[in-house]
Amino acid sequence: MNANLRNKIIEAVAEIGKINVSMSAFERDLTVTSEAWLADLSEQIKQGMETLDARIMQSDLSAVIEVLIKSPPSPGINTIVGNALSMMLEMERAGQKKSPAIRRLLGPSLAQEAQQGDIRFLLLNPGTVSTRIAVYQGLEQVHRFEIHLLPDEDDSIDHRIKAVAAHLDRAGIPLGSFDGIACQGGFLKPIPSGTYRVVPEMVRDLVEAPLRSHASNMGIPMGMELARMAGSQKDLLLTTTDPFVCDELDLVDRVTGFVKIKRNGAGAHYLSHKAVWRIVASLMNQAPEHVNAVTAHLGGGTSLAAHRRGQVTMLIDAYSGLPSTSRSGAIDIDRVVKSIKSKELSIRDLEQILDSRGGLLSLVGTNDFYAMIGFLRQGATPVQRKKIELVQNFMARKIAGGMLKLTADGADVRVMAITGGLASNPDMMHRVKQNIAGRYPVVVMPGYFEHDALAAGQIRGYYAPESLKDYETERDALKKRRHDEDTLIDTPVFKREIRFKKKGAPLTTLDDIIDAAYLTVEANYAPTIAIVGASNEEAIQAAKKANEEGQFRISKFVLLGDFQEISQMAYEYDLVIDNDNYTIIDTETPVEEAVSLLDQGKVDILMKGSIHTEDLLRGVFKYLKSSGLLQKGQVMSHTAIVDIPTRNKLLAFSDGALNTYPDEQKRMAILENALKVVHNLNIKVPKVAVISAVENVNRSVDSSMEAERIAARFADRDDCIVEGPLSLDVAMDVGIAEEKHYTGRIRGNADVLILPDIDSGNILWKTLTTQSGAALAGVILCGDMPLILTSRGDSIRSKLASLSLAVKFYFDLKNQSRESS
Ligand SMILES: Nc1ncnc2c1ncn2[C@@H]1O[C@H](COP(=O)(O)OP(=O)(O)O)[C@@H](O)[C@H]1O
Ligand SMILES: CCCC(=O)OP(=O)(O)O
Repeated sequence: MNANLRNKIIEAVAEIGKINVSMSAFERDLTVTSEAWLADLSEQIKQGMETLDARIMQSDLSAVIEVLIKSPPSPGINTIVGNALSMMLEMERAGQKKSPAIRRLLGPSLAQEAQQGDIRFLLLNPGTVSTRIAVYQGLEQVHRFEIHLLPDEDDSIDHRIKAVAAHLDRAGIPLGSFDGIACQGGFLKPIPSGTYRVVPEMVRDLVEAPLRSHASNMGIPMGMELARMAGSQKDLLLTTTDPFVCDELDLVDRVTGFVKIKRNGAGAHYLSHKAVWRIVASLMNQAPEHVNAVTAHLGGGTSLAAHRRGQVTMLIDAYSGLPSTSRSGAIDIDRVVKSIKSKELSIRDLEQILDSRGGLLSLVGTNDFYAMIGFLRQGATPVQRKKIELVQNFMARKIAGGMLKLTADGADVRVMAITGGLASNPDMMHRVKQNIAGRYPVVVMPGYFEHDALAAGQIRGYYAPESLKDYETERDALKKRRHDEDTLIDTPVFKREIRFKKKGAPLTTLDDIIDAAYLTVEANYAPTIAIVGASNEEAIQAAKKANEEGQFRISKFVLLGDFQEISQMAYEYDLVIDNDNYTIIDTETPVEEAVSLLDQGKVDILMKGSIHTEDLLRGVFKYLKSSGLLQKGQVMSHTAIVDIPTRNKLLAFSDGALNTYPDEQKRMAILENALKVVHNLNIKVPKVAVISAVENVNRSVDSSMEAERIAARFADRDDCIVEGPLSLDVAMDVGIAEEKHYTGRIRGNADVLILPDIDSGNILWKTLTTQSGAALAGVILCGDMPLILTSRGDSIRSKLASLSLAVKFYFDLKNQSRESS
């Protein structure tokens, strides 16, 4: 490097170093002095405003803020700005001027108009155990009351309306004296933020299909009814502002790591977030739209919002976000899945933990933060103190972490603000601020601004009705926008996701079977399946899925039966008869036609459609017999493969569909068929449990004796482990097998269950699919030939998996016989 240039750089770096050292010394001094000044101010506020020249102090604070927010941000400056803004707000709230927050929300000219005018309105805010009401005259709250429900009182909208009407009557406030009602909005359909005129469509959305159940859903119906009760005297203006369902998220924040789950903005305390952001911007003397901010609402529920260019573009919602007083917030999902699988948790437990039994309640046994602090001061043992300390640090770190996460878009965030009940606790706020470490100014705004915001919305609507938004228009426009975004998120990039498994690795889910069939078809050719009696909606749906838009092909299809009926059904299900992927053959004798096509090699596999199972099996049986394809001792049987959510591998069982009360000989043939199917799933030495009611041979239980004999007949085989008798729990549950001291090799880990008869097989089938969320694929083996049979109750995924199972089986057998010849 040129020596001159190098020296210049060294000199410049030394200068910067000097500036940094003097800046940080200056900043340290400034921070210490300003903290002393703010502490002094705070003390004076506590002692009463009369000892303080509020006007002078406020203008000093404003001047400090104005200079510092223009300075290059640094931890010291950020700390001072945050503290000074908090102090300014505290002074205003303690000052003589009425309703400072409403004034800031309305802006000076509208606030003045309202102060001089005579608007009088009611505010309604229904909560879980009470209805909070307030009466405003101009800007001022002239009456407020919380109407509590008694513990055994019925909680209905009607009841609450009567209670409000009775209270107003007692207080001598006639309904007819109001110009309007400001209602808490509740879980309407998603809409952009703003103040809306209340319309009947809102009641429909709240009552017919609310996004969530929440006490606030009663606000609008209550307001409408109270307005109707007052209606004979005058028309009231009904408004709602920034309900929990405002949705302004940017597209990036809508995406999750799983394509089917998309986020939206619903589920946060928007009334609070928007109000706090506007108030802070106004304290900074800036237009809110120019102030990028992060706000935290820390009340009973907790939510965090990122404000960018006037919209909440990123969000941590109240349900799957941070831990709060009684909600767990997001928990590591793999731990949750493990807990569900190990039965430590049920889905219902999880719902409760997410909604009402998690968070502080789960960690310390109360959802009252205040009570926890009280207990810390008196009553807690040293170890309990340590635990409470830990929980406080945990909550503080989560809150700060969440707030910092909402700066991850790289925007120029000017300020952070914290509000809600928890913001009233200085120690907690100190902990949160320590974690934020001066990266941003943090304004603490204890208590709630929701009523101020609802009131400001009503006042604005009254004096500037053109500012009121139309619910249906905004709702429908947002729905359309979200739909277009969803289409983008859903756009396929690779034609279909294929998870390549190592060759020969066991298939452990139904999706593995579908993928394996696809790969087999790619490596060979698309086989042709004949649907016998194709005017059948299950079969048509499965056929459509197996050749989805020509993107993911498992098979071609020949549809046998009445042309008219099949084409009608194909039309209904958008199945295009292109005479390549799908061809119709018009026939009155579909079974004979199918068998003939099979014989001529024009189709490869048969699938049952609308004809009776016995008719198809009879025809196939006759054909296989006459063509020598069914050897002596071979039987037709059904093998089901189930994907059970709580298991980490597939389970096969037989026969729950075809053989009613098979004798011992037949059951051994059934077992052989099941073995063929599971070997085809790359399970090299499957563990086969011959099921009975007991795991020991019992002379009064026939199936136990038969199971012992069957197991003995397979004892020498090295391609399977067959044991019997086994009860279902010993075959399926490792813990129970241990508990019952079962000494065999299966011990709760069976791959195949051979059931005594069709009743037990079918009961197992229906129990698994209806009660455990299991999905099932099935195949009938006729000798070595697979036959597809799906049932009406099967899901589309099940149908596709059944079809895939048969196709994979077909090719594997074909390739095996080619290799051996
Ligand atoms: N001054 C305070 N100090 C500590 N905790 C408080 C204080 N005020 C409220 N809290 C706590 O904040 C949490 C939220 O309470 P609250 O604001 O009443 O809930 P909600 O949002 O349901 O109205 C509660 O756990 C409460 O104990
Ligand atoms: C979307 C917020 C719903 C909620 O958390 O309400 P609370 O704070 O009233 O529990």
